[in-house]
Amino acid sequence: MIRLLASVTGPEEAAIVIEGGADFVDLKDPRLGALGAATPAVLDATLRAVAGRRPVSAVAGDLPMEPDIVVREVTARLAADYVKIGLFPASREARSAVIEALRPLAKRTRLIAVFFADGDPDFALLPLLAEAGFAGAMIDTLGKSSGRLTASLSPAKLGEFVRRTRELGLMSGLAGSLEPPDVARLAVLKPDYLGFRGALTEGPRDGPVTLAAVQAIRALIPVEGSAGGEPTAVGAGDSIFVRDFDLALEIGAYGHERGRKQLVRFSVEAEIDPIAPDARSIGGVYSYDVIIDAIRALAESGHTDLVETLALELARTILADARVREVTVRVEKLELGPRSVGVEITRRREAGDAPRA
Ligand SMILES: O=C[C@H](O)COP(=O)(O)O
Repeated sequence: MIRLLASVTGPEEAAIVIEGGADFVDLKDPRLGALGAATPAVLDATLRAVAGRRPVSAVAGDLPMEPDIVVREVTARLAADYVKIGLFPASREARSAVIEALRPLAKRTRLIAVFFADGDPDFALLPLLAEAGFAGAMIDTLGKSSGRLTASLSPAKLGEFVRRTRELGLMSGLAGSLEPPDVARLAVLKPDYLGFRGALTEGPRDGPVTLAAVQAIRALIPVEGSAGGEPTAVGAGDSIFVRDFDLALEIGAYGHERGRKQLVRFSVEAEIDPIAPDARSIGGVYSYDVIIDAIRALAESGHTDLVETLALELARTILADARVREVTVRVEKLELGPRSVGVEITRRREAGDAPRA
């Protein structure tokens, strides 16, 4: 299940996000930066107001990577259920020293390390976090006006982060100026939670959180079972497509095709459950963005010998969404002499087939 983490400034906003369906109340002062910290007094007031109805996380602040300072700020917030600590730009040694210094505190509350997509994230530190007793790791963005999470890290890289954290037994979260259309694209990666602030406020990120905005985001996050339900079997489906998407990637079984990239064209046409007559927002539809992300992820996955392998893998990924009934995938190599050579396959979910979890 993907949970919703909502960043709030104190007790009043905590009440709003709980009413709107947030799973985690995340306390911060957005005026002070990406991980601007609320004071311990505001944390106490928020904990009292939330009264155990939701876990409360507190951020430690936009801090230099100096162990004494970070330990002091985390210690001041140990009453929270989780404390989020940013791994700000610094050398691997400096960040490792901070993680090491937090080891004793990891026994006293749950610590979450925050990597910044636009702040030199060093994912080689993930095993150290697990070993030091951290509860989880998430990715956020540092520059809140310099683009969304996916502007700095591709969905394929984010998916790799989620996989790696899960393997290490860490909870995983994704955040960073996320907007409503990002939800479906990131939900495919199955992080433990998605985090929001800017999308929940009226106006700028440090403006007030609104109930309507929280509810709108809540409605977009798939609930348990909805992505894994049976496809609707009645009536003709609608169609969604991505045509002639050209990407350079490593492909080919011959020696001369190794160690270099060549242009490959992808076209996908999928039969989906009929689009609801009242569909007005991204939450109600299966987005072509999800198909584009799947193609990009394939292109980033390293050398593949056969176009057939790419086509099968893409068809499998697209059919993993319960709303897709059938998919036709065409993969063409564009640099081998004829205008194009390739394959086209069609795969359909058999009645009763559950989509992959
Ligand atoms: O922890 C999550 C952050 O508060 C996300 O904030 P943002 O959506 O404004 O980038």
